[in-house]
Order: sequence, then C-alpha cells, then structure tokens
Amino acid sequence: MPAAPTAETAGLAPYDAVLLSSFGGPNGPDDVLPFLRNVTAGKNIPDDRLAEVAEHYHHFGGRSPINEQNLALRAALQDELRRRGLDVPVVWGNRNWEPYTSDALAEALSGGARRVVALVTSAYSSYSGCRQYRENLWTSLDDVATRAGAPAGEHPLVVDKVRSYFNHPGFVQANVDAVVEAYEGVDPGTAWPRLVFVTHSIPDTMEEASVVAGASYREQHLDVARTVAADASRRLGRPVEWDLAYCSRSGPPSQPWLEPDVNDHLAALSAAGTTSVVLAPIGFVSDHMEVAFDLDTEALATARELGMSAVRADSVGVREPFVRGLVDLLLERAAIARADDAGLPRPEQATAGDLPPFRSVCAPGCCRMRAGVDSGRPAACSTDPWS
Ligand SMILES: CC1=C(CCC(=O)O)c2cc3nc(cc4[nH]c(cc5[nH]c(cc1n2)c(C)c5CCC(=O)O)c(CCC(=O)O)c4C)C(CCC(=O)O)=C3C
Ligand SMILES: [Fe+2]
Repeated sequence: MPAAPTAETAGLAPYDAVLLSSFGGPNGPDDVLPFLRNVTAGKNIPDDRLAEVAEHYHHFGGRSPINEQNLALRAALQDELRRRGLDVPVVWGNRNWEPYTSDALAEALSGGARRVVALVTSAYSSYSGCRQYRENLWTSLDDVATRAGAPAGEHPLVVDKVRSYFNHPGFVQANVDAVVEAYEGVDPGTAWPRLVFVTHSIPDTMEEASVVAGASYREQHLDVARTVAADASRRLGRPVEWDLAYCSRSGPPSQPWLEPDVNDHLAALSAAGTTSVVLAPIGFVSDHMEVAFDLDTEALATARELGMSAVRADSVGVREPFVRGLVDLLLERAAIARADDAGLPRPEQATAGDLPPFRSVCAPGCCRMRAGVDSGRPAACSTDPWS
C-alpha cells in the first residue's frame, strides 16, 4: 500500500490554482467614478461623501496604489510557492475593479484548474472583510458558468477560502517588525511615542453582526493589538502604551460607526499631554488609498496641527514573515481539504494571541451586514445550503 501523502509531499493538493482576491482600485482619473459606483452600489453612502472620496483619488492622479501592491504580492506569493517546490498559478481578481474576480477565475479555468484556493486581502472577519468577498465569489462563479455556456448555478470550479488570518503568526510577526522599525526611526530627543493602532471603521450594526468564534471585528483587532504591543515592547526593551482608533468612516452622519476616529483621537491624546505617536495600520495589508490619504495625508496633518510628532509604521505589504505566513495558510487549507475529503481529523492550526483559529469553512449566517437580516445573496466557501 502506498504511503499516505504527508503535508510536504501532498503540497497544495487538491488545489490546482491560487486566487488572490482583493478590493480593486482605479488606475486613472476616468476610472474613479465608475469604481466608486461599483463600491457603493446598493449602499447608503451620501453624495457629498462620494465626491469627497473621489477627491482623495484625484489628489493622487486618479490612481490608487492598490493594484501595483497586489501585483507585488502576487509575485511574492508565486516566488515563495516556487521556493517550496509548489508549482501552481496565482491568479488575481478584484471585487470592485479590473481585473475582476470572474476574469481571474476564467483564467484559472482555462489553465486547467478545477479547484481553487482563495486568499482575501483582508485579515479580519466582518461583512466587508469576509462575506462580501464570498458573495462576490459566488456571482463570479455564476458568471464563469454562464461564459462557459452552462446554467449560472452549474459552477465549473470549486473555490475554497483560507481562514481570516488576523491571528496567524506570520501576519502578527510582520506587524511587530513594522512597529519596532517605526519606533527605531523616531528622532532621538522625541518623547517615547504612544502606539495608535488604526483600522477601517465599520457601522455599529456590521460590528454587531461580525462575531465569529466569540470575537467581533473590533475584538479581533484588540487581540492583534495586545500581542503586537507586547512583542514590540519586549523587542524595544521598554513598555509601549497603545490604543485602537478608526479611519475612513462613511455612511450618513446619523448612522453610528466604530469610534474614535483617528483624528479625534489624536486631538484627545494631545489634550491629555501626549506629544508623540506611532500610527500602526494593522487593519490593512498594504499602503493603499485608505493609508495614503486617511493616514499619511489627513492624520499626519492633524498631528502636525496639534504639534505632535507622528510616524507611520508600514502595513505588512510583502514583508517576508507575512508572505511566508500566507503560503503556510494555503498549505494549511489544503491539508484541511484533504482531511475533510478523507473524513480524517483536521491538522493543528497555528495562531498568535488569545483567540482560536477562525473557521476555514464559514458557518451559515456568519458575517452578515446586519445581525439576523439575511441579504438573500448566496456566498461561496460556506456550509450555507446553496453550496
Ligand atoms: C472593513 C473594510 C476594509 C478593510 C478590509 C478590506 O481590505 O477589504 C475596507 C477596505 C477598503 N476600502 C476601500 C475603498 C472604499 N471603501 C468604501 C466604503 C466602505 N468600506 C467599508 C469597510 C472596509 N473597507 C465600509 C463598511 C464601507 C461603506 C460601504 C460598504 O458597506 O461597502 C468606499 C466608498 C466611499 C467611502 O465611503 O469611503 C471606498 C472607495 C479600499 C480601496 C483602497 C484603494 O483604492 O486603494 C480598501 C482596500
Ligand atoms: Fe472601504
């Protein structure tokens, strides 16, 4: 009898392609409005907020850095896979702009793939970071079926997704490295900085619906923040005091979103005597527009007006521990798929912090936009009845 495949010999089987699944962003001024319409379709975003966000993009020539960053991440993933002898294609597709998810899946299909493992460029679990991507995967699979001349529901590919990886050691390690480097880059003579972690705000209703494994979107961030601050303090040999703040709120003013806003928080810290901060964007995996505008343009200007010293830590980008961690997660997902297919126990899953590993196959109703309200939109990568 041949020996059962081990994690090393089985590689990424049963997967024959990797999908890097991201948000998307405009490549030039003409893309800005149609991109924003895609993002906000069916959402309650006021026109003046949209005009303001369009200005953020035009301030950078109508081009978001996110697409180049995803191309760099795809290349880094492909290199790390090859380095480990894993010869599978990595295709890249977005929810809101070209190349779309359906283009990437069609590319994988025409390359011979039948079972794809998806990696989402969002580390945390919430409607925005999980289910909305899975809904997009479902409609993209419908689209690929239709293009192949089949009924929409007859998907020619199966897509599985890597778990939310905010508490994977690779993501956490890359954030610790970035924070330590930021502290080391602070001008000598400046007061010891307070560490302000920053993430994307979401509506309170989305936060309430985001609870997975006992932890909401906010609590997932607090878990990462605690671990990163503790490890960074150890490396720096000096305690670091920290907070969690939010950026990029939209929606009507009457709708509550997670607070404090990073600008308000800097003002409150300044009033309480803080003169120096490091801003660590743990909510984002690359320095895309939310970082380039909301932090580097707006929050750093706020700090200047307050007379505070402020340094921004890098997001994880293509840092080595992060990329290595993503490939570990792909291998983990493949080992889970093999165990599930064979009816065998699943392998151990590495974590950092106090929370358990999040689910590799989402439970019905997880990460809705609002608790108890079913959108009626099917989502891939779950045990929901349609999949
Ligand atoms: C949690 C979260 C992440 C992190 C997880 C992840 O990375 O997915 C994220 C990422 C991003 N958000 C981005 C851009 C935008 N987000 C918007 C609107 C919204 N974001 C929300 C949440 C999040 N967003 C929410 C609840 C809304 C309200 C409308 C809705 O419920 O969807 C709008 C509309 C205008 C506005 O109101 O700001 C834009 C233009 C870009 C691209 C940046 C670039 O181009 O470089 C990226 C990576
Ligand atoms: Fe957003």
